[in-house]
Amino acid sequence: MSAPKKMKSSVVAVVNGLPGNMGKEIAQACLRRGLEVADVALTGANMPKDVTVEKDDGGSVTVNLVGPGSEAETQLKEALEKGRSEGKIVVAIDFTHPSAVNRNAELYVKLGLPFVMGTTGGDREALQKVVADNGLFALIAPNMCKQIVAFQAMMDTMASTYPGAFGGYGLEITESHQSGKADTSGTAKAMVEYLNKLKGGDPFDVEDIKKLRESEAQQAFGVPAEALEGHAWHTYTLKSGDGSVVFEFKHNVCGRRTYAEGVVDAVNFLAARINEGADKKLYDMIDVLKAGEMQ
Ligand SMILES: NC(=O)C1=CN([C@@H]2O[C@H](COP(=O)(O)OP(=O)(O)OC[C@H]3O[C@@H](n4cnc5c(N)ncnc54)[C@H](OP(=O)(O)O)[C@@H]3O)[C@@H](O)[C@H]2O)C=CC1
Ligand SMILES: O=C(O)C1=N[C@H](C(=O)O)C[C@H](O)C1
Repeated sequence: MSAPKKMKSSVVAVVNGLPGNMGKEIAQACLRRGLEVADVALTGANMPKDVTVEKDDGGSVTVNLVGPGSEAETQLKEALEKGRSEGKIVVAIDFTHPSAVNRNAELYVKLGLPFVMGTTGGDREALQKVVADNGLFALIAPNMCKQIVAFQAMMDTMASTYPGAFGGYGLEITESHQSGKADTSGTAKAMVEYLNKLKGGDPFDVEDIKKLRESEAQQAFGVPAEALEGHAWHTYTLKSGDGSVVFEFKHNVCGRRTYAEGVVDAVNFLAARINEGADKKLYDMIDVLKAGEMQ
């Protein structure tokens, strides 16, 4: 007789980074797709004491906001213990600020709180190491849009299968994001790794990624006026030494909903691994895509 199938536990998402742009989009996506949103979230300094997230089909959830400081650990611990005592899987979602990446990850590790980290920047090596050294269910990725994840997977495969295929080519990268974005695109930085393998020679330096943050330059790049407050446009250009051959890869996103859907896929993916008793480890979005668990 086969072992009885374990019931799927319900999932509580702690949406850190509320009431930021992604935080709001993600909290709504969680509610839309049947996840519970915890009544507490980490936020930045000088934020209101709470935020109300409207559900698409009416109703709302109010989330208490905890600024950086000693209360953060206590409040997260309480949310984790409460969820677990109710038999639920609690997962932290982090879409905060580059300056908070490492501190927040260390806190999740300390509490044994599984997490999905979409926040870019910070010390990425240290981020990976803290998870690897301590063993935790975690997923880190600079981009959660299914089609961009697939594009990254393709570039990864091309780079490792045909390294040097673009030998002698020059590389230019331009990315445009809303003016409030604090750092260089994490997606563009990830892409540099694959493109450097493809072109060989002197590596392209991420410092040379051209960032557009001013509306005039953004519109000249093609960004529609209505998307200036929320967009992510990327162009990667590979040009042969004599200029006779040009390859151009683009991914242009207006708005943020596509990432929020991917975040819910990532949370469900981690919850499924926890449910099935898999080894605690660090995943990325390519793992979710390969598992066929992106909607
Ligand atoms: N992986 C992906 O698919 C995507 C990743 N991102 C990344 O997500 C991050 C957030 O983006 P976005 O929502 O647009 O940014 P926003 O600035 O709109 O929101 C960030 C929120 O985090 C808060 N915050 C600041 N410091 C902390 C802290 N120490 N702890 C908790 N919260 C804090 C901010 O508060 P305050 O305003 O007070 O600083 C703000 O409310 C960025 O790194 C961005 O690149 C974005 C889209 C997709
Ligand atoms: O800040 C954003 O908006 C985005 N950030 C991510 C990045 O830095 O690559 C992903 C996407 O570009 C949107």
